[in-house]
Amino acid sequence: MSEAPSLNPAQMAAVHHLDGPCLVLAGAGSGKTRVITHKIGRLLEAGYAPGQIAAITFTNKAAQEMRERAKELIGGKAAKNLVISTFHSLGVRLLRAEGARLGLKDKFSILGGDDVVGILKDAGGTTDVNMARRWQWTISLWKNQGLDSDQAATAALDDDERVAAVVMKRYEERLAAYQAVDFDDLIGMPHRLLQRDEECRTKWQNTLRYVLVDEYQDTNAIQYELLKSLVGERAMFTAVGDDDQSIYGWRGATIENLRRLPQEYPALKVIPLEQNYRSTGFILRAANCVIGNNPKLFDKKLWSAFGDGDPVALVECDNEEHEAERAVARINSIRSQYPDAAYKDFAILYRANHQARVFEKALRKANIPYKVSGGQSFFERTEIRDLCAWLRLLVNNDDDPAFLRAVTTPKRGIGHTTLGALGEFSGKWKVSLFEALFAESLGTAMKPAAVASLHEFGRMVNDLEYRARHTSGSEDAKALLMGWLKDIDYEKHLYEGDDSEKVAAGRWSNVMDFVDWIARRCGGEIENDGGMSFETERQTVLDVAQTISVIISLAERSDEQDQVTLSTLHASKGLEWPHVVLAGVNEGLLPFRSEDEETTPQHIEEERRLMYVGITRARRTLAVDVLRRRKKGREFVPGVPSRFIAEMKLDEVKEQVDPREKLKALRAAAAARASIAKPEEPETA
Ligand SMILES: Nc1ncnc2c1ncn2[C@@H]1O[C@H](COP(=O)(O)OP(=O)(O)OP(=O)(O)O)[C@@H](O)[C@H]1O
Ligand SMILES: [Mg+2]
Repeated sequence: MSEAPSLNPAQMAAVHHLDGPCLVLAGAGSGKTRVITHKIGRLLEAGYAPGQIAAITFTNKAAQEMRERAKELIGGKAAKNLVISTFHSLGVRLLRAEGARLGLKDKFSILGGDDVVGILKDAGGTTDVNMARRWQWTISLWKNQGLDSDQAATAALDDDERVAAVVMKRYEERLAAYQAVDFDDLIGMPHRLLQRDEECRTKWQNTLRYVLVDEYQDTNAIQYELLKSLVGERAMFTAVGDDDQSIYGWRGATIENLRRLPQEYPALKVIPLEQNYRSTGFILRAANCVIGNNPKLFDKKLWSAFGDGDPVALVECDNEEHEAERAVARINSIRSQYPDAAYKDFAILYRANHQARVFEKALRKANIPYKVSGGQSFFERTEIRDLCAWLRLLVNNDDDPAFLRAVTTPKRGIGHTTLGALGEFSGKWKVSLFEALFAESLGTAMKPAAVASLHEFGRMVNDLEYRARHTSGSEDAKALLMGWLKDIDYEKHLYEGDDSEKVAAGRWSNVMDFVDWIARRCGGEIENDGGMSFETERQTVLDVAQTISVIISLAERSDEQDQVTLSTLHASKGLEWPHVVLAGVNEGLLPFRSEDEETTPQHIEEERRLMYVGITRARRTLAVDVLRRRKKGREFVPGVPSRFIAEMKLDEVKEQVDPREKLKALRAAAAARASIAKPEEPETA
């Protein structure tokens, strides 16, 4: 959607306030993000260089979108040098530039969730993956409060936490030895560095001279501190946020940050925005009604100049499958009602990832293109990522994260002591882990047996690389890949892991899919998106591996097409669609209730904010699904409508329909129907 350059007076005031800190505190759809993009333009006018402006968003997708919007406003060339990134990617930038001050080598590895769990299992001396996950959680919360392992040991509240603190210490030692960092370190390490190294701090304060932060309500304590160090005494920043949309409390985000801001920056100019430009009246009123049930932290108003629009539809469904069918029917019917509606104008939002599956199936059956955002795509599955790590290593021997994953998956008797020593060695000589492995002096750093295991691994990789380079054609490729899987004993690895036999079998079948897919590509058969295949030239296994490496890095970006979005409510934050379906608005699902945790008022309040976020994603139509029965494990249980349904006060809302509006809507719908009933005109280029 292209953006008209207009701003209302309050937005204008926020954009033009350049001489001190500024906070825009306002409800959903009031144009906070728009203020940020326009303010970038204003800062450039005022003489800031693009590289001096940093805009921080919450997700990569939001960063991408902001860059696009900025491009439209100020042109591609200026937009290129802007620092538009998430907190994490800003952290990577800082660490890449300054890692040496922290003893990191240039090419440190960034470990994702699975990798971390693996190391934690090792550090805690357990094979229990759930235990490792719990540690991961606890450690992450500590890190997000800025605690190191010693401080965590003091802060630990019970025996479980004390154990977690011990594991944390070992975990940190391993990361340091591997020259690796986890996601939390991407914020924590730059923060510590800026805090204690004045020269470095001054340097960055002079580099990033103006900082803008979107979705400020979801920053956590350590992100706050990082910001504080970055902006320094000059305090040239603009933060925008909405306390009613704070939905990451469970991950350590704190609304406290909103309260602290005026206290710590007395010069802070707080600007409210009150007009909502996103949603029609019924939708906005339902949202306001729901959030009105939460305690008010800040007084905010939100109104819309749009008419009432379509009433919110309450969709009662027999069960999940029925729900998915009704969603498909709804998409089709809206598309006939609004002839300009494209698939990308629709989103189906849900509380928990597993809810996506039935929708996926129904959409597939109906031939409606869709994408799952914020969920697990094929390439993110553990088993596929395992194999991709090997393929990436073949393509680029210097890919250290790939090396670490491949060398330990499946386990080959190369433990953390060996890898730690290898990491240190590679750091010292500034070579990749793979290169370090063949260094003559490696023997001085570790035992001969360890050197021998590493060499064996290295030879295996080299050998595989050689064969991959010279093998093409689907049959040969398949033979090569199957041989390799046998060599590394991958099937056994799956069955002997922590998963149940059934899960392991599912994983192995995904692996077979993956092998077939690579083999077909090697045979010159390439599938396009419609599931059709066509022939091209034969490729070597290494060529295909190369393509896969690229696909993995692009996986996040393939969303330009006309597709329905399936997304979790959390991942939908900040985004908007003309037509939204909120799935499964039942007690237990939304508000979500886990079996083993008590429901606290705070929890319900956070779930209510999530509901508010969901409702306010919709621009023109909103459907809210309620299940009469829902699946719980393998059984069906009666579905209880969510308390949030009553809170939307839909009946009252319906009564408020202005008869003239209704007539207008009916006329428009009739006209729309008439216009699509006409024979289609051929498209003219
Ligand atoms: N002054 C304006 N005139 C016209 N349209 C506007 C104006 N301000 C914002 N909009 C439009 O309203 C919609 C919502 O704006 P935006 O996404 O910036 O809101 P937001 O406050 O960031 O919402 P959220 O809280 O959900 O992140 C967008 O489509 C935006 O282009
Ligand atoms: Mg926004």
